[in-house]
Amino acid sequence: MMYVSTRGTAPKLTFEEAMMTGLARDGGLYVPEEIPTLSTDQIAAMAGASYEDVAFTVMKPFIGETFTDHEFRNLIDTAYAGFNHAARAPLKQLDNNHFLLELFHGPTLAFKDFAMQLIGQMFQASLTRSGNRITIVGATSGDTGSAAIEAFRGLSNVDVFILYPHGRVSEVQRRQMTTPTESNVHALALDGDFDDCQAALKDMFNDFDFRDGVNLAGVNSINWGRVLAQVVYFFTSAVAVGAPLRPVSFTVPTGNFGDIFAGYIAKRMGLPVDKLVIATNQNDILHRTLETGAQVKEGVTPSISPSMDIQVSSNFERALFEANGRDGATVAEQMADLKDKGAFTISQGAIEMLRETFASGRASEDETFHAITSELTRSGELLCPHSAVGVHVADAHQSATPMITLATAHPAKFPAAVEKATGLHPPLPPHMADLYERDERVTQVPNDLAALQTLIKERIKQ
Ligand SMILES: Cc1ncc(COP(=O)(O)O)c(C=O)c1O
Ligand SMILES: N[C@@H](CCOP(=O)(O)O)C(=O)O
Repeated sequence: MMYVSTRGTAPKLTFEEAMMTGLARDGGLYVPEEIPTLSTDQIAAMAGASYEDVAFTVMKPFIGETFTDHEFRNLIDTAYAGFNHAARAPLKQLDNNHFLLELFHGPTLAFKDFAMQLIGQMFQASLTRSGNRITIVGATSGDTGSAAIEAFRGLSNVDVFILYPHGRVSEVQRRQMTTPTESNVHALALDGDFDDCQAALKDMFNDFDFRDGVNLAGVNSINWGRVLAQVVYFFTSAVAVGAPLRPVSFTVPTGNFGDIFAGYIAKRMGLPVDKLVIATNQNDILHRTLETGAQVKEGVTPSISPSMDIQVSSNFERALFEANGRDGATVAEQMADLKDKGAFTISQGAIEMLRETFASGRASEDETFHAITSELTRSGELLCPHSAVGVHVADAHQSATPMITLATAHPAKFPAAVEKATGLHPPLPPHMADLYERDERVTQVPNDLAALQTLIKERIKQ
């Protein structure tokens, strides 16, 4: 299995090379040259299997010769051993035909742990073989950063720098990133929004002297390995409500489009998915894109679901690549227009293809608060604001097909919003109970590429 860039001109890579490379050298994102499919019998056999069994079946066709079956199975088992729920991704019934997929039972209480814990294992196995040392730089609106730090803290052959938007993540998210004491962890509070953090990260990848000089690696969903690991729970949950015998729809709280793109891959692999519903907060660029056929960037407005405060949605590029018939030149033009003019248009054929697969909706701040309050009454489930955006949008897309909404974070990561909506203060789990007493260590940085690169180079010399 080889991987190709969405912009068409970077070299083809193996799974391991694509995983360790991050952004393609033409600025694009790596995707598999072909998307493997699973048979109906293989999907049916997932009923009653463990999460780890399903993970192996789903991911194995993508990894080529990178790991033997035995190695890969061990990496999967180790990755999920620290999860706080035997099912890893349990499914709760909210009402008759609406289910909630709880993805927050990992160590940092967000869905990012599913991929990041596995990527941590795969990176370590690869680095042990090669003897290389790498510098990970990650951009986060709150959850990727803490999950990455958790997966890579204390490793002697990895430095991990996390750029987060100063003042725009929740206090719990910030403390998760600023309180680890390991010297290979560097939390950087950038003077800007998440889009600025992600743009700086991509600029670092596109500066080949810097990239090669520090041996830059990426653990954002730029990295195909991140998307791949997230495909698994679409299978486990769909099978639990009747797939492959009956179709299922998903609503996915969306920002950088990685999670919902994983759902799209599951569909292409043969999972009977009816609709994939994009749920956005007031930063609704993706909802507007689907409605109008043009992507027009506006400023980011801070919300109570801060992890989705994103306008430049990185993985939408992967969807565009598919919608444009895998024409990398068109994608490269559209991405250049987005960067230079703040907008691009999608052809009629491509937007029709996107609308066949995806639906969309948005939740205002009031609707998000209301969803938290009313879900507590309806099912007793305490939602985080991101999951509440999902539930609000899903309720408007109900049909005879079962709907699964992804609950992407634990409510205890966003106690202020949850308490305002319900009067309840969700407690942190025992392993994080003293989070507020731990000392913080963070460097405030300007939104200036050269200054960031200098800081990173100096830190890794120490
Ligand atoms: C809690 C939470 N929900 C939803 C999202 C959106 O996910 P994606 O960026 O994959 O669309 C994020 C950020 O990625 C998140 O942290
Ligand atoms: N919401 C994310 C933003 C980064 O997304 P990623 O999936 O590309 O890592 C976050 O919480 O950091």
